Order: sequence, then structure tokens, then C-alpha cells
Amino acid sequence: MPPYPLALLTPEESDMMDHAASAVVPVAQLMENAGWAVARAIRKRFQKCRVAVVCGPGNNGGDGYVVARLLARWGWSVRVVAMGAPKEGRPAFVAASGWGGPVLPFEKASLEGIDLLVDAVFGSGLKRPVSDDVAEMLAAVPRRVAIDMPSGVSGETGEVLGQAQGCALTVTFVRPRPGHFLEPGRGLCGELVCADIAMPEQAWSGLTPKISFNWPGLWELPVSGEGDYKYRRGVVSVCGGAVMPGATRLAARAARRTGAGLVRIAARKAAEAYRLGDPGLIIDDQPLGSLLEDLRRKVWICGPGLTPEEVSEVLPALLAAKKTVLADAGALAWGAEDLSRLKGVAAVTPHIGEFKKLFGPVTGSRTEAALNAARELNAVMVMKGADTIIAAPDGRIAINAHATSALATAGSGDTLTGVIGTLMAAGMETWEACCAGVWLHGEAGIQAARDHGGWPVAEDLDLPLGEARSVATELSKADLSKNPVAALL
Ligand SMILES: NC(=O)C1=CN([C@@H]2O[C@H](COP(=O)(O)OP(=O)(O)OC[C@H]3O[C@@H](n4cnc5c(N)ncnc54)[C@H](O)[C@@H]3O)[C@@H](O)[C@H]2O)[C@@H](O)CC1
Ligand SMILES: Nc1ncnc2c1ncn2[C@@H]1O[C@H](COP(=O)(O)OP(=O)(O)O)[C@@H](O)[C@H]1O
Ligand SMILES: [K+]
Repeated sequence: MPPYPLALLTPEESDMMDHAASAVVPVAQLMENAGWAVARAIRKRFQKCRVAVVCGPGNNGGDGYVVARLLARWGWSVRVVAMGAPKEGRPAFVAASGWGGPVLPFEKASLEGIDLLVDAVFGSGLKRPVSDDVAEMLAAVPRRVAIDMPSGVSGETGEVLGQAQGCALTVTFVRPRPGHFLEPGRGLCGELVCADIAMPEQAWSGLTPKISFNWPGLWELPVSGEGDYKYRRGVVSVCGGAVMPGATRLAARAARRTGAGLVRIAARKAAEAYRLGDPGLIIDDQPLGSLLEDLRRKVWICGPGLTPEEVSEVLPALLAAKKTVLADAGALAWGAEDLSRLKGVAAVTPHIGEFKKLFGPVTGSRTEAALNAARELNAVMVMKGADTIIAAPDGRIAINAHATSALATAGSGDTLTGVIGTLMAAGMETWEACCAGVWLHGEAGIQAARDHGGWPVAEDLDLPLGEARSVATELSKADLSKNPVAALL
């Protein structure tokens, strides 16, 4: 049974795996399996054409020699363009010896007349920025397939080291890397295939992957039964302000559509502005202090629709009352002046701009930055964007790619807080609630885009949340051990 079905392996973890595997099976055999997987994926998607496999100095290049051999065997016109001959005794040497066709020098002239380029230059061994000559070679043929990673894309961070050329297809092995799902890497990979190369189970020993692909099965949603009642489903309280009631209402609506048993807005002096809204919402106008005494009101959303000043009037009281607080928007702006103001919140949901104001510039790995920030604040960090990273202080990290650019519309973040708040109120552990909330929000965005010609607005996002919840519940029944992340792409 394959372990860690939802793991995303960093290049370092992948190296550890290769090393452990080599005690059981020759690396050249894994390379052979990898090459088969790539050649099959190419055959399935492209018409027979003139192919150049551009091979680098390491095992990525080794995989390339296998691909060249197989495609040629199947009647394709193939040439290898090599950066240099693999060293004797290395697994790539074995693969290269199996290639009996032409090996051309590493120069652009070698690519004349080529229809499809197989990028076997660098994979998970990429260590430094890709030089101009390599980048120019790869750019010379517009149709490209990458083995493992488009050369230049960091498997760990998705960043481009030097330069990288986008590919139509990327075939990786065993489990994907974080860089396959983190922008800009994700956009450069094109279609992603993750192939099973019969990695022996022993190769997993000693490995505890830190990063997961966010998908049902990583978490489970609470199931509603016959005996359900509103307090069991969970009470979500949202702080309301006087200036931007729309954002607060979006969060509250999303909470109700996600299945909260009861949603209340603590509107204080602004209560009238909210009372004209949805009839199922409860609007409180009492002073916050009296509302905090209600022990059923554990989970509070603070920030959407609030000015920093309004946040300053409520957040300290929520924290002093030991409420479970999800902080967003205005609360993050208030916290940016002094991070200690957020100490005690359970989770924060900044987009990258808010994140930088809170924690400073992000250089290098965003997953690491998110984790460090989660530890600094001792709260779950949801770093939002086209890719969303969810990090817990205990080291768990998930990357969400189940979303759509249709979510890039004002108010969509407010909806997300309502979704996450509901799952927290239903009793889910905070990191899992955040992961699940981000996935449901993405699924709702995908459905809303389908229903609204690709251009939903934030008000359209809450309606599909119930359906999204059903889809997630259904998907989480799949036996992931037989259906690892590869099959979910
Ligand atoms: N477990 C797996 O997933 C398997 C991986 N295999 C392949 O093995 C690859 C990793 O092999 P390697 O560790 O040999 O790494 P690579 O083949 O990616 O590259 C390593 C070599 O490139 C050099 N290098 C790195 N960056 C450079 C740069 N910017 N400019 C010039 N030279 C640079 C390094 O010094 C080293 O010599 C994977 O990407 C995959 O294709 C398969 O062969 C078998 C199984
Ligand atoms: N290109 C994109 N692809 C996928 N999801 C996106 C994209 N752009 C934005 N999102 C998602 O939409 C939401 C936007 O939230 P946020 O930036 O707080 O907006 P607002 O404050 O206007 O509501 C986040 O959950 C983010 O992950
Ligand atoms: K490559």
C-alpha cells in the first residue's frame, strides 16, 4: 500500500527516497521505469513527430536517454542533444549506453527542424540559476515536455532560478513536489502527470513528509446526522462594523451556507445597517461584554468589514474572554502596527500583501515563511493567493491548488472566513478546518464560475457551498492509499 498518498515531496526528501531505494533496487531500474512513464505520456498526447531530448549531466538526463530509446523504438524520429557524456559508473551512464542513436552537441543548430523538445536538463537536482545558454536552447523549440520539472523551476518553492521555459506537459514520479503547485512553477508545468515507478516501500522508511496536497482525506468534515441541532452544528459570531457592513455580511452568509447552525453578527451601534439583510441572521446590538458571556459562542470572526479602529474596540475583549478567533482583513491591518495585538488568535488569513505588512518581505520559500509566521504568532497561517499555503505551528503544511482565478474578486476572502469559521465552530481542529475551508471555498468558486459564465461575484460564492461540502464528503470516502495524489491531478 503506498504510504502518504497526499504527500508532496521536497527535492531533499526525494533524494532521501532515492538513496533509501538504492539499497533495494538499482537506481538505473527506477530510471528505466521513469523513462517508460514519460515516453508513454508523450505517446498518448502527441502525434508522432521529430523529437529532441535535451539531456543534462545528472539523473534527469538519464531519464531522458531512456525516453529517447523508447520513442525511437516506437518509430519516432529522435535525437539526443547532450550537455556532456554521463560519467562512467553513474546510473545515467547505463541509460546512455542503451541509446544507440545520434548525440548532438549542446548548441542551437542541433535543434533545427525539431517539433517537440523533451527537457531532461535539470530536475530535482537543480542547485543554482540556469545559465543563458541552457535557457536559449530550451526556448528554441516552442513545444516542450519536462521530465520531473521544467528546468529552472525549483521543486521546493516553485520559484524560477535564473530562467525557465513553460512546458505543455510535465511528468513527475512517485509524488509531486511543492513546486508543481506553487506559482510560478505551477503555471510553467502545463499538464502535470505523476507516474508510479514502482518505488519500493522501503524507500519511504525514515521519511516523514512535511507538506501535503490539500484534498478531502487530509481532513474529514463533520457529518450531519438525524439528531443534529443548531448548537451541535456550531455557532459562528461575526464582528460587524459601521463602515463596510457588506464584507461582514458576506462572511456571515458564507457561514450559514457552509452549514453553521446559527450565525450572529455583533453589530453594536451599527445594528440597523444589518437588520435589513438576510432574515435568518441574528443581529445583536448589545455591548460586546454581555455577548461574550454566552459560552455557546466560542468561535468569532474578526476583521471582515471592520476598520482597524473598530477592531481595536473588540479584538482585545475577544482574546481576553479566550474566544477562538479567526482574524482577517481589518484585524490584520490593526495587527500590522504591532504583531503582539494578534497573539492569542487561532488563525489568520492574510493575502500576500497583508502577510508582508505583518511579517516583512518574503524571500525564498513561501511555505517556510508561512510556517515561520505560524510559529511566531502561534496560530494557523492561511497565506492566500492563486496558490494558498496553510501552515500550523506544529509543522504541518498544506498547499491548495483546488481553486480558480474566478475567485480573484473583492469579497471572496470574506466568504472564506465564513467557511473556515463554520468548520472551526463545528469542532474541527484549527489547521484541518483551515485546509478544508480553503478547499470548499475553491470548489465553490469552481462551481460558481461554471454557473456564471466564468465571472462570478462574491455574492455568488456562498450558494454553491452546500454542494461543495457534499462533494468533499463524497471524495473523502475514496481509498487514498489506492489512489494517491497522482490520480487526483
Ligand atoms: N525518486 C525519483 O523521483 C526518481 C528520480 N529520477 C530522476 O532523477 C532526477 C534527479 O537527478 P539528480 O539528483 O542527478 O539531479 P539533476 O539531474 O536534476 O541535476 C543534477 C546535476 O546538475 C547540476 N546542476 C544543478 N543545477 C545546475 C545549473 N543551474 N547549471 C548547471 N548545472 C547544474 C548538478 O551539479 C548535478 O551535476 C529527477 O529529477 C528525476 O528526473 C529518476 O531517474 C528515478 C527516480
Ligand atoms: N488567481 C487565483 N486563483 C485562485 N484563487 C484565488 C486567485 N486569486 C484570489 N484567489 C482567492 O480568492 C480569495 C481572495 O481573498 P482576498 O485577497 O482577501 O480578497 P478580498 O479581501 O477582496 O475578499 C483568497 O481566498 C484567494 O486565495
Ligand atoms: K527537466
